[in-house]
Amino acid sequence: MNAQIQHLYDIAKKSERRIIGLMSGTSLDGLDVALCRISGDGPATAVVLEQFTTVPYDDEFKEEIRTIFAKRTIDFERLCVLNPYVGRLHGRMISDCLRGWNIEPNAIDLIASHGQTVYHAPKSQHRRDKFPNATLQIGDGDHVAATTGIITFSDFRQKHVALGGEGAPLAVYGDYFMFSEPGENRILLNMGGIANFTYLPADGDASKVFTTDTGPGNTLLDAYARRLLNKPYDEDGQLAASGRVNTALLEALRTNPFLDAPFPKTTGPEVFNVAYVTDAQTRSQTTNLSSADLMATLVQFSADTIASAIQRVINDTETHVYMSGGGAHNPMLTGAIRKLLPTCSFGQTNELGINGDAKEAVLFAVLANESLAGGTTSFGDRQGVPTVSMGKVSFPK
Ligand SMILES: Nc1ncnc2c1ncn2[C@@H]1O[C@H](COP(=O)(O)OP(=O)(O)OP(=O)(O)O)[C@@H](O)[C@H]1O
Ligand SMILES: CC(=O)N[C@H]1[C@@H]2OC[C@@H](O2)[C@@H](O)[C@@H]1O[C@H](C)C(=O)O
Repeated sequence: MNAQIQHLYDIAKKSERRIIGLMSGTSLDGLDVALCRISGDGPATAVVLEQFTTVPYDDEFKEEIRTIFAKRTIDFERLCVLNPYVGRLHGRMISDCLRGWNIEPNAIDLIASHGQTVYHAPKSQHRRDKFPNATLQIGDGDHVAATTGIITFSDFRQKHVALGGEGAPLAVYGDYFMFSEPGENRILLNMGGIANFTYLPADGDASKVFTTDTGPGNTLLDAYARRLLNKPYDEDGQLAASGRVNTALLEALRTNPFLDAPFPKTTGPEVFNVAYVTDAQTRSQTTNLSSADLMATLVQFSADTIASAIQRVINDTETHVYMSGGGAHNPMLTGAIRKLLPTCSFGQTNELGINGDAKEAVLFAVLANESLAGGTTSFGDRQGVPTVSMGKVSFPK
């Protein structure tokens, strides 16, 4: 037997594994690195988050990615060279983290690498009958494994697509395994560039567990913070707080087939971007809105789409919403959502033992753990939640 297969087999038999989960999201702020100690599998999964950090991307790298990110037309050579480059960069970032934490690479069992989404095209968006749902993440796992010397699972979304899903949201698996609580209806709401949520019913029935994207989280806010403030984001919603919501623009922003489509559904900055806002401004004759009013309206747009999607699922039943992702730090956004969901109580995933900024990176560690040591939990035949083992294996040599 190949010694590396034997090594993987030995890891699979362990009662506890140390897995580094990685997430690099649509906000392009940096690489989230979560070192997890995981035991069990499925609903018996137990996670201790030993270390967490976000390694920031420098401006040059962000600009490189932006030249190909969520764009229909790109320089193909740049995509080709960025694929290994991102893998090596992420590998080096992990090695630096391990040095900083004083942990030897051989003390880590696995890396679970999401990579960088560069294009997301579910069928509802590309509308080409003969093609399936599609999504593309770069940062090849072989390069992560070779750079770190650690076995790496990567490219998790393709299996989800192969079994009929849209490749996202995958959060449902980790949310159900880690955060289901008998007796409490829960919504796990993550507000990154794009917002999504998982519904966990009080009776713990996996076949009722539900997940969907809702539309923009911070992606439009960040795009306009870069344009209007020359900053990566509107810190604590300060600019938005000084403006007033423009109802004509809000109405125009709400007019989009994605927002009316049934659940589950997914989207990305391919749809919700500056061109989307510019078009809505033209249609609503609000092109000369002040920066503050524009930002206030965009915050309300995110809040409205998030709250109305949650309302469609919970239907005014008492529900506890646990927020995570960068948007949970924006008081304008969270305040607007709270107002729109009067039957909900609100908290942060931190209260459930997992730092909300780390949640998505932890998710990929849980998915790798499941592929190696679990993979048996059935979610029934609900669309969007196939029962799967996800990720491809890369050995260091
Ligand atoms: N103090 C703050 N005030 C306002 N916004 C904030 C604050 N802190 C973080 N954010 C927002 O959170 C964003 C980062 O969020 P996060 O890291 O969850 O996104 P992501 O993981 O890249 O996205 P996705 O989940 O869509 O892939 C920032 O770009 C910013 O918009
Ligand atoms: C294609 C893709 O990368 N989608 C991301 C993105 O960021 C948030 C939202 O859109 C979500 O659907 C997904 O990520 C999380 C981790 C998920 O799959 O649950």
